[in-house]
Amino acid sequence: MEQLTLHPIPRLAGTVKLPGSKSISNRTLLLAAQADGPTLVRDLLDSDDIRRMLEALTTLGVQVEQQGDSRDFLVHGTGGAFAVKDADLFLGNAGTAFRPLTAALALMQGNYHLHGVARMHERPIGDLVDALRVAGADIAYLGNDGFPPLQIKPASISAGKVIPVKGNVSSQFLTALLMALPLTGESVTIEVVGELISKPYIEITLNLMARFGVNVQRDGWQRFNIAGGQHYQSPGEIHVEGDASSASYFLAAGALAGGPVRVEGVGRSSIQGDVKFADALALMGAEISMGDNWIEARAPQGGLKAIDVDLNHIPDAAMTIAVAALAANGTTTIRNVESWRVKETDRLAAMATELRKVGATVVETQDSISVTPPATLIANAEIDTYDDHRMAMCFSLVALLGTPVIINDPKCVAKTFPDYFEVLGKLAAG
Ligand SMILES: O=C(O)C1=C[C@@H](OP(=O)(O)O)[C@@H](O)[C@H](O)C1
Ligand SMILES: C=C(OP(=O)(O)O)C(=O)O
Repeated sequence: MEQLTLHPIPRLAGTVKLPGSKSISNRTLLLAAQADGPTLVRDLLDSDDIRRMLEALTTLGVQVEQQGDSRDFLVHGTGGAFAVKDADLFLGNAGTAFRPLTAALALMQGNYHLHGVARMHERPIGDLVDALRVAGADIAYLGNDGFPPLQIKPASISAGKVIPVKGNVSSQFLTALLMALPLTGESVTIEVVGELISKPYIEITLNLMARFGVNVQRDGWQRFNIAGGQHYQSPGEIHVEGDASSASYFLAAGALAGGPVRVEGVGRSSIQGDVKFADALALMGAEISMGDNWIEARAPQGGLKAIDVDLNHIPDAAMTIAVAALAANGTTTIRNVESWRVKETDRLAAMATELRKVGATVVETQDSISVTPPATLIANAEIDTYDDHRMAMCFSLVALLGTPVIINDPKCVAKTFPDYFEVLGKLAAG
């Protein structure tokens, strides 16, 4: 197994240009593929999750042309129907590819086999399949009930009714339905059953759908009405913002190791909920400033404060707070993050185990984690990353606390940020 030793980085300051947003990249590719006319997608993220979506769309007969060596891609819209009606799609561990493609393909009148890595086959999809079945979809589980792999078959779809979907396991199910159901051309209402988690991701979905010409009327977070007769239309060109979750590691770095660290590519005008990570960091005492397209963080005079917060709205960036908590003056508690248990790994268990390796006292409940830092961090802890990019990126912050740390299997960052450690290294070198 590959290991990366990170030496202490006592002071860090500088500017990072962020890679593109994963959530925006994969939504935009799928919407562009279903639109009338070509869309030039600019600054697409270059990472495993996006590659899975690009491969799937190409297999489905969508023409996608990279513009030279750039991250600009011309997607030739299909008007809503993919030409290929029989396909085997490997979707890795990309939730933003698997869930939306399941919904889109369930309406496509074809035979599609959707599968991923072993962990993807442990990540739930039953709530989405149940909702699609109400619309008439024919979807079979090939392994365990409620989980990928899936086999989709042609079916007579009638969306013109109320489609219920549970919202308490993943918001990606609602996102998938919202993006796919306009393809039926019928009026449809989606009703969220129970609590909806990760709400800001629905804002990203609605925002991008609107840019492609489909408007959704909503009543709070409970009912979403899509009027019939709407089609996705290319906006011509669309720019992918920087990734706000990726920004969290650098902003935390600024708050831990002096700063200022500035990230470019997200700011006040971002459509990503994870920009609210800056608020959580500010609550810990970090000095934050923000422009339309940048955010900057620096360490406070007297060190970081422990906080007790509900971070259901920023589940990905919340992990960064759990590690930043190692520098706080007491016990930090992160609440309402049960969804961590069904992501790339069981993130509550993984975070607790690895934080203890550096000496923290950790209390884990079904949906929360409390972290109390030790008087002195344990040097050279070997951090397991569980094939979870965020575990690797989060624990790099230990080096910013002046303590050497060893990251096992560092290449797992490829899911969303393949050159993360190079970018961090350059920033550290000044
Ligand atoms: O819709 C999206 O782009 C995402 C939604 C969130 O998932 P959940 O809704 O499952 O929390 C988030 O964790 C994931 O990384 C991306
Ligand atoms: C949960 C994540 O990914 P996915 O899109 O696969 O759900 C993540 O990137 O933290």
